[in-house]
Amino acid sequence: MFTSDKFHTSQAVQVTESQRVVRRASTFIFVGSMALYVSTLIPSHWAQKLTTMAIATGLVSVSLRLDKLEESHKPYEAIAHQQSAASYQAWLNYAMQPPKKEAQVTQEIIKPTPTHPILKALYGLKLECDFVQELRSPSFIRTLIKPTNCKVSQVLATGQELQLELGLELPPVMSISKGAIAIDTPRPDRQSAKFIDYWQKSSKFEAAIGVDINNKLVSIDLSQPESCHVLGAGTTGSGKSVFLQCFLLSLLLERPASELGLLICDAKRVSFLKFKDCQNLIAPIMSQPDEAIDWLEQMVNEMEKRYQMFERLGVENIEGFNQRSSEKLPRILFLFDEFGDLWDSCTKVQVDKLENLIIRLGQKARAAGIHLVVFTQRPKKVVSPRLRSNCPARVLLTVPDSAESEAILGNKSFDGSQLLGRGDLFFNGDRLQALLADDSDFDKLTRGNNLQNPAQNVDLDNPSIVSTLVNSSIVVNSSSTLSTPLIKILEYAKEKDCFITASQVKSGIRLFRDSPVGEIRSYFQWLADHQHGVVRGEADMLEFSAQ
Ligand SMILES: Nc1ncnc2c1ncn2[C@@H]1O[C@H](COP(=O)(O)OP(=O)(O)OP(=O)(O)O)[C@@H](O)[C@H]1O
Repeated sequence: MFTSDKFHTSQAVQVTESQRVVRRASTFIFVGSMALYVSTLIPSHWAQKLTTMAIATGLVSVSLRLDKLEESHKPYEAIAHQQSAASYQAWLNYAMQPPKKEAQVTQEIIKPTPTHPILKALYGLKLECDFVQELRSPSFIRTLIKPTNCKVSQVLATGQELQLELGLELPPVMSISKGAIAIDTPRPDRQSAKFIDYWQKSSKFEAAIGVDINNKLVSIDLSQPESCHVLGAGTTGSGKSVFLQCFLLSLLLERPASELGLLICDAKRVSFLKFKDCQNLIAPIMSQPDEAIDWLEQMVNEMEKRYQMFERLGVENIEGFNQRSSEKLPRILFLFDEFGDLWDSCTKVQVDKLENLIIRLGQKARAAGIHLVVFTQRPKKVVSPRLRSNCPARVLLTVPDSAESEAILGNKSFDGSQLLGRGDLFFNGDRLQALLADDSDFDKLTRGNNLQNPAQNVDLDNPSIVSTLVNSSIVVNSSSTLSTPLIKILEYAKEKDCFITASQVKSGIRLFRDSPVGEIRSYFQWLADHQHGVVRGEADMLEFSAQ
């Protein structure tokens, strides 16, 4: 049975149709009667025929339509009996409206606007993402998100919009990390990573690089092929000098010269003053091309000499040699800071020499325990593909543009111009904060160990102490400048007003152990000539007293 609110759309259509039929029927009847009346006025035989035909057609149509109307009205008559007039009228009003399309039954899920500033900024760009995690490094905050209604590439392309929306000085650094998009924004409360909080003594030759997003110190082991030589770049203010100081400090602390010797070439001259008294230093800090080339040549000779020693003992590398032999060879680290400046002050011949010697060491010196660290402000100019391919560990601090980054990394994987400076760096696909060692850290950490002036504790009657303090297998030729350790010992002699014999030097200092007495004499003579003391005696009875 029908009820007023259950009437079907098709029935509503029938009612509108019936009304239309009634309207048309009355029109036809009116037109028919008019035509009949006109036909009585017109005498034409044809006009009468035509009019009669029209009337007949109209009347047939009317009767057909009325039949149809009668049929279609049947159910509504029944309804009319059953329903009250009011509800029928209500339904009729509804039914008279033009038929509507079926309403779509999709349920719209309305998400609230995200509150996280990054998600909100992306939402404003119609990119919806889910929050995954937030991590904090000392210098930046890493927000991990996952796109829900958009592609990863769309989010990665929003650097400048995010910079604008978040009011940042630089576009945020974006990458893929842990199956999510990582967006790094600077910490408003930037912290430094204090050297003393992270450094730990290691038996390996580990050098500190920086602190990662999980607050862990990342270091490299110089004995490993993938990190035996280091290439790095950083413009002024990037924190390059601080980085290199901490790098050295982490290697040298509590490590005697018998384990690690150090050579530093700093074209700027002032960045490594804290190390000038370090007993690991094999030669005074150099700054000139001829000094650097001279020492590079000596390192190449040392490397060749060591390979001969390895061959004799049937070992492959320094680790094997030190295990088998009673004589231990120290590793040697040769550090170049401001390599570009050094390069600029070289003649054409010196440039070729410098590059060839460095590449030769880069290719072969790892097994011999000789390591290179080469840093520059402008890598594009001085880092050739050959040099780069021989320095497997790459450290990128802030550089002016992507071309400088590419010169260090060898690819476009990261643009160092996005970094924040002050020790924010890129290493091995990761973003790290370099350590910061201040003067008090240096004092605290170096108290009683190898950065103190060794001459104060030298007892020249005890050759083993001298040997421990100045233990190096480097043979210095007489044209070289005097080594810092020897000067220290002579200063000690001066302080104590005592004589040092050539044999004491020979037995105590490996540096001179292979040297003929005549050569030692030439060092003594050099000191005397420079008014550091007097030389007495002959041959192995040679004595020197500091003035
Ligand atoms: N790891 C760090 N943590 C905190 N602050 C740092 C760090 N490294 C550098 N800085 C800050 O940045 C300043 C510049 O650092 P640094 O002298 O190492 O720069 P640089 O790259 O060597 O530049 P320049 O060649 O002009 O000396 C430092 O004085 C220090 O205030």
